Amino acid sequence: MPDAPFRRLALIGIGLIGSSLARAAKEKGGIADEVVATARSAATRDTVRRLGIVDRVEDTAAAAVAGADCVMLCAPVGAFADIAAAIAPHLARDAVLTDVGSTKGSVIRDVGPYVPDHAHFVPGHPIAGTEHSGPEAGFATLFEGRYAILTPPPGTDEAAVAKVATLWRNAGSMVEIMEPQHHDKVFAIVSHLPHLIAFTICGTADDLEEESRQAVLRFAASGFRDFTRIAASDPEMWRDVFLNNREALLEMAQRFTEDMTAMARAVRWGDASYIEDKIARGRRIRRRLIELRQA
Ligand SMILES: NC(=O)c1ccc[n+]([C@@H]2O[C@H](COP(=O)([O-])OP(=O)(O)OC[C@H]3O[C@@H](n4cnc5c(N)ncnc54)[C@H](O)[C@@H]3O)[C@@H](O)[C@H]2O)c1
Ligand SMILES: O=C(O)C(=O)C[C@]1(C(=O)O)C=C[C@@H](O)C=C1
Repeated sequence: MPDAPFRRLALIGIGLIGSSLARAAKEKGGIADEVVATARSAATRDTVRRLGIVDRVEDTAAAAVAGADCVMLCAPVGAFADIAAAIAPHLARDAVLTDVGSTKGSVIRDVGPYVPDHAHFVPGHPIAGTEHSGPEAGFATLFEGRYAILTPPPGTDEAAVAKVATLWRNAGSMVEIMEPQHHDKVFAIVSHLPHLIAFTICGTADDLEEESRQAVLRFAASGFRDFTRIAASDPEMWRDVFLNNREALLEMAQRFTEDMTAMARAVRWGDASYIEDKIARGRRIRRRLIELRQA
C-alpha cells in the first residue's frame, strides 16, 4: 500500500462520493491512516457504522474535524456555508480543508471566508459518479481512471495542494488544476446541462396523459432509458448544483434552446441536409470520445 498523505481524514457527509473514498482508503490505501465521518441524519450515521467502512462515526461535524489533518466536505454544495461556519473554530493548525462539490465558484464564495489563517483551503471535484446515492452506493474503484480537478485560490500553500493531489492519485485519478470559473463553465455543458435535459425530458414524458404515459414506459427503448438513468440522480444534490452554477448553466441552457429551436425548424421545413449534418456531428463527437478513452 502506498504511503498516505494524511494521518486523519474527516468526511463531512458520507454518501456515494464520501463512502467511495472511505472504501478506497481501506481497500487501496494511500489516502489517510484513519478515516472519521459524520452525516446529517442519525439513520445515515448508523448505516455507516453498520457498513464498517470508516474507523469512527461522530454525531457532529465539530467532533469529526477535531484533530484531523484533512477535512473533506462531501455533502450537497448548498449545505457548505453552514458546515464551514460550524467546523471553522475546530480546524487543527495546518489542517487541509477540501471538498468534492460539483460547483467550484460557489464553494470558494461560501467556504473561503470561514477558513482560518492557520488552515489551507484546496477546493476539489472528482469527475466520477453514478445515479445512485447514499453510503451503500459507494465502491472503492469509483475514482479509477477518472479526473480529479483542483481549483486552489491564488496563494494557496503548495504543499497542501500536493497532498490533496496525492490523495486523488492514490485513489486512481488523474489530477488537473483549473480556474474555478473555467471549471464551472466546462461542467455546465458536460455535466449540469445534460442532467437538466434528462430531468426535463422525463418530466415532459410524465406530463403526457395517462394512456400515452403507459405506452411511454412500456415501449421505452434504450434512447429514453439512457435519459432515465441520469434522471434517477439525487434531487437535493442536483437542486444545489443548478442553483450554485446558475450563471454558467443558464448561458448553456440558452445556447441549447437556440440550437434545439434551429433543429425543430429544420424538421418543420424539411431541411434534410441541416438535420443530417447535425446528426453526423453528434456521431463524430461520440467516436472522438471513445478514441480518447482508449488512448
Ligand atoms: N453523485 C455524483 O455523481 C457526484 C460526482 C462528483 C461530485 N459530487 C458532489 O459530491 C457531493 C456529495 O454527493 P453524493 O453523490 O455523495 O451525494 P449523496 O446524496 O450520496 O450523499 C450526500 C451525503 O451528505 C449528507 N448531508 C446532506 N446534508 C448534510 C449536511 N447539512 N451536513 C452533513 N451532511 C449532510 C447526506 O446525509 C449524505 O450522507 C455533492 O456536493 C456533489 O455535488 C457528486
Ligand atoms: O456518471 C454519472 O452518472 C454522473 O452523473 C457523474 C457526474 C457527471 O455528470 O459526469 C455527475 C456529477 C459530477 O459532479 C461529476 C460526474
